[in-house]
Amino acid sequence: MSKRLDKPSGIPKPAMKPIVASSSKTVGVLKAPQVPSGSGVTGRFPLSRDLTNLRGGRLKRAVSPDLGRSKDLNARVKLRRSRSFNDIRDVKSVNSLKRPAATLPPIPAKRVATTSNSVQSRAKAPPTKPAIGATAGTKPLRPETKTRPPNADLPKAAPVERIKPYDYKARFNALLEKHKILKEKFEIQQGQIADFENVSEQYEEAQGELQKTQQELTSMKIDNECLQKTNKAQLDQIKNLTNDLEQTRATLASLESEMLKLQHDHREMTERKESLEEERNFLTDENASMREDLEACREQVFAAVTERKELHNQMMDLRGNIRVFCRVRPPLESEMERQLCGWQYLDEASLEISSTDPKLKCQKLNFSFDHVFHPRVSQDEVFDNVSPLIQSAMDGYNVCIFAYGQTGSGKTYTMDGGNGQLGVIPRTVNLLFNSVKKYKHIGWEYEIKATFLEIYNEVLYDLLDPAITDLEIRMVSATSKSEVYVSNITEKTVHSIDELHYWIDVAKSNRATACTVGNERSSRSHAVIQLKLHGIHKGKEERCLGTINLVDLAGSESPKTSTRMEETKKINKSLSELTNVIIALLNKQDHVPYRNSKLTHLLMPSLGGNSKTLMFINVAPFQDCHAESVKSLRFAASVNSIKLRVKKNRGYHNSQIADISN
Ligand SMILES: Nc1ncnc2c1ncn2[C@@H]1O[C@H](COP(=O)(O)OP(=O)(O)OP(=O)(O)O)[C@@H](O)[C@H]1O
Repeated sequence: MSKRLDKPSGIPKPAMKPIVASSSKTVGVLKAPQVPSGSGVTGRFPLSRDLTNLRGGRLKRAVSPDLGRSKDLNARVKLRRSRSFNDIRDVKSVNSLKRPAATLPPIPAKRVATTSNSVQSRAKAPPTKPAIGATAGTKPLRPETKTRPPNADLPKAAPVERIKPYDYKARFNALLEKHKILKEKFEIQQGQIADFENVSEQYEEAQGELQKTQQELTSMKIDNECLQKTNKAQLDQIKNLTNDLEQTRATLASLESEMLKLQHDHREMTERKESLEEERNFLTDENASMREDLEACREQVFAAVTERKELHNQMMDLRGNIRVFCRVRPPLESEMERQLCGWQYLDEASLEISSTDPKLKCQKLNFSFDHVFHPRVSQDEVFDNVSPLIQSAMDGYNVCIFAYGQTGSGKTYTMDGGNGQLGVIPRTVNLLFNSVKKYKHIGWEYEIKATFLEIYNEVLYDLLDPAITDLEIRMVSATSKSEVYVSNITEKTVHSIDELHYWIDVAKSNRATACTVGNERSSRSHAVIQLKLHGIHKGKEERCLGTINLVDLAGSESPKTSTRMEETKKINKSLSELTNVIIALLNKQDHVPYRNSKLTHLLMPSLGGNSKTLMFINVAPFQDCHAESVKSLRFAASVNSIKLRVKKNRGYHNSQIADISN
């Protein structure tokens, strides 16, 4: 301290600006710079205390010579020092105040170039920025900031070492330090002012950004409305889609359950199919085996059928090629008054007739036939005895069935039927087609052709077309002695029972009938239905041709009772020729007079040689018919004795074979 310090007149005085920013934009209080550690100044600045201690006498000595010129000057110096001290103290006190909470967004501070690290770090700290919209300058600082005593929050400082008044060097250093601090504060405040100047720009930028943001906000609001509308539509759509989805799910669930059921069924069906396939394979094998057996059986059946045919026809031969059945009809209710003959039915094949007329000599006559049918025998029973002949026709024989008798004796009833009872002809048709069906199972195919002929007064008529009159009986060939056919006759190929019945009805409606003494609807012509049966067995290449002649003869009538003599004569003559032919056959005469009548000529193939003939002798039961009945019975009895062996129609004309093929 021996060396006197220099007057610090050359030290520039730091600018003392108020701590509180006067700018209208500045809000808040800046912190005073901290005293750097190690600067030699500890805690509170001792300078202020030193200045305080300079009051009184010692103050004068401490006054700079420049300042001590006058009292006023001293007083100003004192005041300036005091103010300077107060400033420092204010700075300290202000620095000790807590910074109010920022109400504005921070404004980036300009970097203050300072040499002190502490100041630099403080400058880096974001300055407090006033809130947007707040009126800077007009808005007062927080009341507590103003009313708070300056050193209220300052810690109690430890006593500071006092600088001797004469220690100018120390005082100078303290002032330097003070200057340095103030300088730093000044620089900071300059930076802050620069920052504040930027606030307007930032404000404008913020305004621009605000407008931009508002525009964007408006745009976004519009977009938002659009989006809300779109969203609503999409929500509706989503709702619909959700409903659809629910329905689809329900349908899917239903379909899944159905699918499961179907899968279950499928499995069952598959198992069933496999089972059936096994069964089918088994049955196929079985079938093949059975086919072989069937073929063998067919062979056996064919052989058996052939044998049966042979045996059947041998039996028929034994019974006689011409068989005679006698049938006595019952009296009708309208005929109860008429006197009957005496009838005795001795057995199945014999009867006895006696006259009951007291004027006539009572003579009992016995007749035997192949079968006798008394009046109560039904049509069924009669046909049971006829059907074997139909079987022979199927086997390839010519068959002729006719009814002979007095007018009114029951010929038409026997052949055609009456009173709802079917006769031989319709029953033959039924049996024929049933047999054809059965024969089909063993390989035989049949074709049936039918002709319907009427002989009236020795003239031939086509019962299917009465307008045709040029019918002639002709020989099939010159070599054939018995084969005949009728020229120009209508021949129908029939395929069913109904079809044949239809043509039979047509023929019946065209037949000539008239009233006679014995029958109010008497047949005055001979009606011949001829059925040709063409059989073929393709497997065995066998063929057969059979013929069935079903003849309903005109009734014989006594010329004494006849009202149409010429007609009766013709009828009786043809019947007489029939008996002559049969008697010639019976007597085995060389010449058989077939051609003496149209009837015998037509029936030539079916009466002699290769044929089987069945003759019904119909008789009326009445006494007034006794003579005619006896006549018929005698003729029938004589016919019955004719036994001709017939040969099967094994070979026939080529034209007939051609017919079968067609
Ligand atoms: N067995 C019978 N049972 C019941 N009625 C019968 C029998 N036979 C014939 N008749 C009846 O007697 C009547 C005369 O019979 P049917 O017409 O058959 O005689 P017919 O011999 O054909 O006569 P014609 O030669 O004149 O034609 C008919 O009314 C018929 O119904």
